[in-house]
Amino acid sequence: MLKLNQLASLGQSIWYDYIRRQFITRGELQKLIEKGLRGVTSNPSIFEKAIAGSSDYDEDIKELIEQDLTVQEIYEKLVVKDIQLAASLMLPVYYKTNELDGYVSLEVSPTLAHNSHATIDEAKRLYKLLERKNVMIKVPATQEGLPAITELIGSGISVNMTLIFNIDNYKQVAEAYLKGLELLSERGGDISKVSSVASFFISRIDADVDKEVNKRNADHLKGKIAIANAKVAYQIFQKIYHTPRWKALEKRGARVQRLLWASTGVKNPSYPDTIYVDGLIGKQTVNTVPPATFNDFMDHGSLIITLDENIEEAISQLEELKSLDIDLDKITNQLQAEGLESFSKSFENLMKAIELKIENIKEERKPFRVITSGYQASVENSMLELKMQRIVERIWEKDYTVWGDRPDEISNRLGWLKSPDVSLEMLSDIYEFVESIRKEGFKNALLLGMGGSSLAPEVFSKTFGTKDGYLNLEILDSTHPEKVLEYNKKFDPEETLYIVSTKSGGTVETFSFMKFFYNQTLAKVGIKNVGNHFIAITDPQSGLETIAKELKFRKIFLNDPNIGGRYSALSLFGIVPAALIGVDLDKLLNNALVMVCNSEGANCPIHGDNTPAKLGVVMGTLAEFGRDKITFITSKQLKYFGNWVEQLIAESTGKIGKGILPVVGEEILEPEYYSNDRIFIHLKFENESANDESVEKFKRAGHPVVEIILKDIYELGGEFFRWEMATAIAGWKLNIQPFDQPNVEAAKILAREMLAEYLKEGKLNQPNPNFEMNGIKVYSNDYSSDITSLFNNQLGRNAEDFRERENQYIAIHAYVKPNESVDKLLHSFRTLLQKKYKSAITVGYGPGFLHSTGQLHKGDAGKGVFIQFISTSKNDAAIPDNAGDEKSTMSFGTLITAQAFGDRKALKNSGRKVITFLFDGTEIEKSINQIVKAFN
Ligand SMILES: O=P(O)(O)OC[C@H]1O[C@](O)(CO)[C@@H](O)[C@@H]1O
Repeated sequence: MLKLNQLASLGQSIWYDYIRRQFITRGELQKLIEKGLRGVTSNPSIFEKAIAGSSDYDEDIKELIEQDLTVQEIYEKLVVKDIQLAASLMLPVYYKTNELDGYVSLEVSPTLAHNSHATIDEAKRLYKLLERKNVMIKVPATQEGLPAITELIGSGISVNMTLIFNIDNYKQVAEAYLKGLELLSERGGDISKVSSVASFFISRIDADVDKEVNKRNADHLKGKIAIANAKVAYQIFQKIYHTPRWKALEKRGARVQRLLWASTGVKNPSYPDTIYVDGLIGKQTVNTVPPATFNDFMDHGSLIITLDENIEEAISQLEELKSLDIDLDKITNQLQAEGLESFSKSFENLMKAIELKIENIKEERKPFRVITSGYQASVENSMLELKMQRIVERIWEKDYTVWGDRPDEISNRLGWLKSPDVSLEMLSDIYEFVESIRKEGFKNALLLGMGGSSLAPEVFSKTFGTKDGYLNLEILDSTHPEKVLEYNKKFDPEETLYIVSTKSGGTVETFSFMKFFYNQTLAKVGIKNVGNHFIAITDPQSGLETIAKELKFRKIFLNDPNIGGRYSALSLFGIVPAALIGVDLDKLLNNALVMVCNSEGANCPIHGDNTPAKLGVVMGTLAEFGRDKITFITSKQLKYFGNWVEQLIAESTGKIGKGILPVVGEEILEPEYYSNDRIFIHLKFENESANDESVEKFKRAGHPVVEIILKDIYELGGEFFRWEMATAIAGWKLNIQPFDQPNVEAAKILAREMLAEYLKEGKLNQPNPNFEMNGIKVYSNDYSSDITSLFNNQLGRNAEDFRERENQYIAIHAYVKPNESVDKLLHSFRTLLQKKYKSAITVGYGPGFLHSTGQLHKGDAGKGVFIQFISTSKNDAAIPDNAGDEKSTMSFGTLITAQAFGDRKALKNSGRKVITFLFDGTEIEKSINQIVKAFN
């Protein structure tokens, strides 16, 4: 028997908490009905994502514009049609189950929730408009909503009472329902023809209660209260529907108002993903599940009655909560108010989204557009392949076989699919923390981290800036001693919060920063206060978690361990730093959710507009044709997004002899300076045209271009997700496992070996240079003894020679203190190289890039040439052996030099060409200038 039918035979019906046009019209809903699905629920937030996140409704909107309707009227037409279509599909279920199931719910506008009359009028109007028997009108269970239920049931309209969190509120809802049946009977109506469910919310209760439980160190109650509360509600349900009053109604054909478990998607990633389905199975109940939970349940959910089990335990858990002074009534009342507010906000956003759609349609604006140039047929074939193999659906089903034969480092790396949802649930906790920080007068936040732990925070800090009254956030990801010392001077520890951010909890750079700044802060504020200046963001049970506890950090944020660094922008790694500078995270994450909806399986890239899938297919397909240098042309303000996406693409795709090279921050030149290995991404804001002309030239020259136009910076929420999904899909196309980084370790091992030798011998064992040039030591793989022959031998005399030597790109690695003037110099050298070799040139600061593009450099097809600039340091800084201890056996200067030469060796070991220049820290600019001149 089908799993859902088995569940139904235990007395529980599964409904689907999701709707959108193509999901209905392209047969997905029908398929689920065939699997035993018994109902559908919607809410303003679901419609917001569906309409804003897809082009499913565009045709209808076009027609409706012609009819001169208002935005509100257009909205209504769209949703009424969806509900009608879904209700028609559900009708056979309605009949087959004798009108028990087969319902589709539509919510009255949440803005009316505090007005009984308005709610009643609106519900009646919608019911009439829908013209279907198997619909339920959803009404929020506010005090004003209670009379509405009585009147609506009394009028023969089926009702789904929603946003119930609280036991007393549930009793009121049940009472209002009984009154409604009595009223209908008095009015001579047929009470057997009316139906109702009481939507009792689950996971949000745990999210809020867990915060309080945490504060009281009562871990055993974590993740328990939502289910305990529901079990108690179920006991009450059973009592109510055994009273003589009920029996009298039942005799006349009345149906019980079933408890419907809502909000049953898991928000805390450390809980089992089907906990709120498995734990709530009982007779005469419904569970409405979001798509992800549906998939999880179908895959491994259990089929055992649990609602009647361990009632005593549930009651004692609730009692214990009371004894801990946690007021569940207060929390649940607050949750209802917040729920209403959030639905009202979604409703407002939905209206804005429709307005924007109308504008876009009228002006024929396309915020995402692919110009494939000569590759249209191949891209279309790949799209078909993607569709036939159900790749997008399988990604959402977390099917590791999309990328490999084994689940290792895939199955436990897909947490990012849920990040926007999970993070939204954590906002109240994060905001509470930020308020405490602001109150205590912290002015600066210095984030200590590498790669995926630092690049998204940098995007937030550089793109959004600091809101008034929030902290100034800067990022330290350079171990160059002068950079470390610069921050030591720039930020007064007394006013600074240090964010130690590392997924693995053991990254050497991050730990070195942490120990250094801990000691500096300790000296300034004393042992009692030092922990107050530090927070950690890390995975559960990491080395950092242990140390942060020992050192009494003021807060430890534990992230979902199923998310890799480069996929962590929308998880705690990105959003905690963003909250500290006052980014409106609700807006950002909701924007990401619109993109989540856009990337769903139901939104087929061929028939729908699944832009992440399209982008991924384009990236993968063109890379197979040798267009594997993805070049970003961005608005100035979006520059740092380029750095984030650079790591995502490079580290995900650059392995097993393949890879897509991201090129960011290149000067835009005339088309003649580019080879046929490029695809351009033009990422800009609307009403901005600075680079339009150049991009047109690239199109005319036959380069494929993807245009992405953002309305405002908050759309970056969606952009993070779009690129994550696209990269995962490009991985599928290229037959690459996008979530591991097999070559990163090589450089780390070699650097560690050098450091071990240093500790033994008291000096770093560096190789011998090939030659010296005015104090600059030059290292190379060949036997050149002057710089001109070196460049000619390694790079080539001109563009043709460069290619003949099987070179495709040059990566400049600068192990120097990053600053503006060095930046300028490096970029002018980059342009010179590009002009001469007509090839992609990238620039990265070491050791930062090792955690970003370093994987690709050693893992790709080996067509890169590497130029290292390494400077010694005027001043060095000691790395304490342990936090709180003066003793030091190594300095930042030693560490960075070991890393540079370690990487040189790793590159050489992988057969890459490497040219290294080592010069004095007092003469960085002079030395780089000299090298550039010699090249010229
Ligand atoms: O967050 P962590 O564990 O410190 O890692 C930082 C970065 O280092 C890498 O593991 C590469 O070394 C990246 O994948 C990651 O983003």
